[in-house]
Amino acid sequence: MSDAYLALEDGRVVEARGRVPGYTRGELVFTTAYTGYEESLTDPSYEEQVLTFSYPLIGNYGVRDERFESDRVHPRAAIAREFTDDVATWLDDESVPAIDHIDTRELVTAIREEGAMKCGIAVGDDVTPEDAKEQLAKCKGMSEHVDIGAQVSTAEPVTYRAGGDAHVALIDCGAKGSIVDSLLERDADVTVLPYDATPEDVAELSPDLLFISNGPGDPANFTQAQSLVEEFVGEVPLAGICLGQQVVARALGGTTEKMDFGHRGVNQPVRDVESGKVVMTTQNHGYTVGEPGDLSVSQINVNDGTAEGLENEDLDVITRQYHPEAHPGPNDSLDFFDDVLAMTGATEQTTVVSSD
Ligand SMILES: NC(=O)CC[C@H](N)C(=O)O
Repeated sequence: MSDAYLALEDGRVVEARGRVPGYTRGELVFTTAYTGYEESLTDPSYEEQVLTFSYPLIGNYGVRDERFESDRVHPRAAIAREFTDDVATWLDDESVPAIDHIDTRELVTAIREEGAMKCGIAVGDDVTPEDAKEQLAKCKGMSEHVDIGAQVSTAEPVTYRAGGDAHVALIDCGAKGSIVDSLLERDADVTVLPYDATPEDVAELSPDLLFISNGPGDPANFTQAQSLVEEFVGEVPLAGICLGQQVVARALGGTTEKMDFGHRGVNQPVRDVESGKVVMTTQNHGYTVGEPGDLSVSQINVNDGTAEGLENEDLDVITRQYHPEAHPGPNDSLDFFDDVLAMTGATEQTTVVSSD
């Protein structure tokens, strides 16, 4: 245990208990997820962010690597009311600063009222509030991380074979492992390609589906993925999740905008426009689609009306702003993967009720 200070963009410096030492900075966000800390902390979409858990006790069922969504922890730091020793040890092994014994209700209220903000963190035996402020001064805004894709993407293509009829080219903008698993479980072969794959790289695979993954930062910075959508739309069916939806929308004449504090949690209600059915979804995003361009909005967020699903039947495009692959969160929208693979024309996919 050591001293810890958190300096906020609004000028406040908050004292905390240090659990893992270090100096860092990032965009301060919160998740309301009450389970799934192993999955959230390994979700590449949290790159360059500092993740605050609003649920007060994080770590009460241990840390198991089979739950990880990638091979490392992505937030630059983690904040909770109380971390168990298991989680603190894991974060220490990963050299990710962590602080607790802090009023997370007050922190979450500040983020809700003032928006996601820059912060600086200093944790160690002799750290001072000035150390945290120094980190804050060096903190970049999310959009300034122009090459954030390089920090999270595979460097080389990797193919996973399930032996089915469909072959998916998944553009890895920071993909969660559960997206690959959800496709493999439905007998699709998956080739994971780097975030900056060229049209030639994709064409070489002759894929049955081009899938743009989730990922961190501002979708405007994923220009190469956007060009792929522009290149292949109408020729190859297209799907996208989270950042993938944003990139697809931008490529098809739509716009994206930064939200005040975003959606991060496992109980965001989403209504399907046609059926009226509402499902609970997992979310983790700070940007949203404004104008949908050539797409129509098929699903909306019940709380704030933002676009949760986009489609264009003629062009064979379906996207989701939330995470149908769950992990963490509910499995209620796994049928997204059946709908997506149905676009490939491959033999009927088996419906998988749960991926556990
Ligand atoms: N999970 C994601 O793909 C997040 C998308 C994007 N980085 C956002 O914050 O909106």
